Amino acid sequence: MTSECSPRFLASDNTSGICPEAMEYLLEANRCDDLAYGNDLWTARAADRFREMFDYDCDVFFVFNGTAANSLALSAMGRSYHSVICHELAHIETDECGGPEFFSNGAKLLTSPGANGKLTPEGIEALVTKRSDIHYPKPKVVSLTQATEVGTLYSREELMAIRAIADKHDLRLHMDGARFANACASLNASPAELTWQVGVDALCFSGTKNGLAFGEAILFFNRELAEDFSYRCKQAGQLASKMRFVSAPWLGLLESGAWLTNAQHANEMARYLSEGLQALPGVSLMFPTQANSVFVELPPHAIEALKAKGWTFYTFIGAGGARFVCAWNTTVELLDGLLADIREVLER
Ligand SMILES: Cc1ncc(COP(=O)(O)O)c(C=O)c1O
Ligand SMILES: C[C@H](O)[C@H](N)C(=O)O
Repeated sequence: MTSECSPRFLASDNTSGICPEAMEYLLEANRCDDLAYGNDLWTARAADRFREMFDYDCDVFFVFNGTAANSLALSAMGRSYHSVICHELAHIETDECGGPEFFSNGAKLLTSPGANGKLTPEGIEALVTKRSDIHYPKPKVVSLTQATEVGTLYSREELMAIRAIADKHDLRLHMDGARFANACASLNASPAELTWQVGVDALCFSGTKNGLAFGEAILFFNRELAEDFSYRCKQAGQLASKMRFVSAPWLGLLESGAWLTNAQHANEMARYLSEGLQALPGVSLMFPTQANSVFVELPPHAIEALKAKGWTFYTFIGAGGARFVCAWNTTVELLDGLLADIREVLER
């Protein structure tokens, strides 16, 4: 059964398909049987490749999706009576349906404001020093998202300043790397420069948004936090019996370099869209376009008209507005069609 593709998906990089490099490795992993539950050779190779890529002997785990990755990683970084400091727009706060709190058996998220979706050292310290009594859930983890939920980036300097505050207050540092590849691409920084070298203890690295069907890698640079973590995954239903079908596509991304080129392309498409939108009368960006998503305010009639034309995009992310997300397979033709339709509906 083949149906015509609806070419108008810009709601999320989650709507893209599997990139060729990942598909090639998936099919290769399907050629022969292999051991289950992560004991296969593909999983071992993928984990080693991550250690080579990050230039660090980190622990590596694979789970199905980002909510599981964040929730389980955070549950390993603090105890139920602790709190996790995150930005008020953080995905773990807004879009994980209480997963982090559930899997940590009650750790509380303490949210902090910050321009452009980013935590600040001052905002973190304000929450840490707000109270010290026994009734306050003791801050133990800082969770930041790189690239952020509103498509902005933390510089290395900003990450190091957050690490300094974390050191001052004995806090651990979690990075939601749903779009980590986009951050590396945009900042022209190595994975090491944006993680362990700036004191990140654990990274949740999304493959789903980078060209996989599913599959997130959890990297523990602070290996003490990874003790018994595989049991957490199993208990949460996140230990894939046919793990090779998660890890082999990941290996395809890493060995081919597509993890980076996919992100570079997505970022380039977002820049193209961003420039095109800013050229339209009365259209302004809500946030600087630094990764693969573009946020603009559009009048309600325009949003309705665009959706009636078949365009899909979210209006509930971050501080509202319309979010357009570019992926590894986004094309200029698609974006030109969107820009033409936006121009047309705005002129109505
Ligand atoms: C910033 C961020 N973190 C985490 C996730 C969680 O991913 P999932 O939807 O796979 O649970 C997403 C979803 O796309 C996301 O945008
Ligand atoms: C919004 C949804 O949760 C998903 N994280 C996305 O960015 O598309």
